[in-house]
Amino acid sequence: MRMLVKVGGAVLDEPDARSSFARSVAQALAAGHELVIVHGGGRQLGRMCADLGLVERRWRGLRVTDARTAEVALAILGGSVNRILVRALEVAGVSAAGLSGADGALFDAEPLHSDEVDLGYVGQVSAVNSKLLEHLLAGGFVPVVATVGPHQGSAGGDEPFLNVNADHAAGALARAIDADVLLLLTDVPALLDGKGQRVACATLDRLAELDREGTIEGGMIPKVEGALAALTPPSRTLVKIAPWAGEDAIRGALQSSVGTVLLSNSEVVGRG
Ligand SMILES: Nc1ncnc2c1ncn2[C@@H]1O[C@H](COP(=O)(O)OP(=O)(O)O)[C@@H](O)[C@H]1O
Ligand SMILES: CC(=O)N[C@@H](CCC(=O)OP(=O)(O)O)C(=O)O
Repeated sequence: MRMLVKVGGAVLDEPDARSSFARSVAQALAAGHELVIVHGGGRQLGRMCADLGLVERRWRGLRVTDARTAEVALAILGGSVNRILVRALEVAGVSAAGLSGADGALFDAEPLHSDEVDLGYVGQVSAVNSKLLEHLLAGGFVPVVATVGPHQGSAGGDEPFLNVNADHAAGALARAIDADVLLLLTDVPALLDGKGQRVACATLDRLAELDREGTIEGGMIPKVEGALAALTPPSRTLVKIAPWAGEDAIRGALQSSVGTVLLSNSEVVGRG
């Protein structure tokens, strides 16, 4: 099975959790799955920005990114967070290769606009070229993707890289590589409804309903938006929002009893 696994910065910030994640990847490979990893790093980026005196501002879960923050995002997400994760994977016996949007022209980004705030250098994936990913997968490497991407409109290549939310990028990449499963590992047991109960399974309609009710907030917003990008028909990808659960995270998430399964309506009709 071809799987895209997105892991957030909070998990990667703890050395023990990072090693457990790396072992869960090794376990999934041993079970015969093909994996692409997309990582976040919001916590690490936030820490560095605070050290530099840059004030954090969020809009619907997205970091408002000025030019200086975009520079720091490139260094932290594309640099330290990515390399440290690749190293942890290698230690766990996984051959891994770190990439940003620029590597092999993996993805271009375009500025994401909001009517309410100027998001600055926040991007969304505008084009994917999966050639290098496919080469790496065929060669037995796990691609590890940092979600900083070249600005599509930058003719001379000298505009700052755009800061793409990792959940958004995971959705776009899952679609581009036609993943069987998009796994969004996070720090909550699942998508929760207005009463704090786990939503075991949701269709696009149910997601729209939860959104209208204002149940989806903060960091869950880009996750659901990333899921929608992967699910919008025609798509055969199954999306699962599942809890970070140590070494068993990936195996556990593939079992239907944890997390939230998200399906496009047509799939539900197909299964009915
Ligand atoms: N309806 C919801 N269900 C679950 N979590 C939600 C919901 N609405 C908002 N959240 C928040 O979203 C957070 C997950 O987003 P985030 O912390 O950015 O995750 P990650 O670091 O894995 O990308 C949860 O910790 C929770 O506080
Ligand atoms: C635009 C935007 O919000 N970018 C994110 C990119 C990192 C990320 O998504 O990290 P987590 O998955 O750990 O939250 C940020 O700057 O925090």
